[in-house]
Amino acid sequence: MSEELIEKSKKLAAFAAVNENVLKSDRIIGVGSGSTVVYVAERLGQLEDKEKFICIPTSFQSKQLILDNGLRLGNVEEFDEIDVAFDGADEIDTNLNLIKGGGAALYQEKLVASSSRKFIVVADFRKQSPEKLGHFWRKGVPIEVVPNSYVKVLKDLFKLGANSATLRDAGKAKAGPVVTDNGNFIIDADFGEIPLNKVKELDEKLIRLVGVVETGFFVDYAEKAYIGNEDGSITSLSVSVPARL
Ligand SMILES: O=C(CO)[C@H](O)[C@H](O)COP(=O)(O)O
Repeated sequence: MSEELIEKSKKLAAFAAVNENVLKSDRIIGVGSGSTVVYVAERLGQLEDKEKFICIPTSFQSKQLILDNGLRLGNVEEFDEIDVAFDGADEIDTNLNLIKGGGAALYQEKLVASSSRKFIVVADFRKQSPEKLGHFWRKGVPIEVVPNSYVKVLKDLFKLGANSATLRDAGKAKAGPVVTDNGNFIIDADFGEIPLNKVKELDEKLIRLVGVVETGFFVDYAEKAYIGNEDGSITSLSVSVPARL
């Protein structure tokens, strides 16, 4: 699978999502994080009337994307009613439930998604599960935790049935764990393939653990997903989700 093909499919999905979902009346736009959203920001930056938009970031990276594309930067404290938000995903199930947080930005991404009237997912073909979450994405569900809770939360996760749970390491760039934009840690917890009707239940158990700030499960957020395919086509999927605003 060539990198070029993957990039092409990300761009296809992102451009189509922006073209079809930014309405004339929209003013406040949420901008997600990751490598697919780079193309969302690029397309937003090409719009003739881009000065009218205020873009709400979901991470440091997303803030840079907004500025680099000549878009106006806002914040979610001032603009807590977002017309439409675009974001990537690590995996998408057939109900459009998502695993997110591969880039450690899940908390702010969820804050923006939950403040948005419409939440649109953009992804390449590798992210679409044939059915359940945990099919292709085997790294585990990212969970943001307060730093001094991580030992306790790791134990709790095994009690809840995790096959594995590990504190995400920063790798070569820094000795020690990944530190999120909020100063927290990330645990990746693998629960195997999660049946469609069990995602919400598991998410509710995780969020109740003391120390957990947010989980990377996005249940009932996305109403549309644009997936760029290998052959240059786009799959667009829709579901109805409860109104948030
Ligand atoms: O949740 C995320 C960051 O926390 C990203 O949206 C997710 O990891 C997808 O990223 P990419 O578009 O690079 O595949």
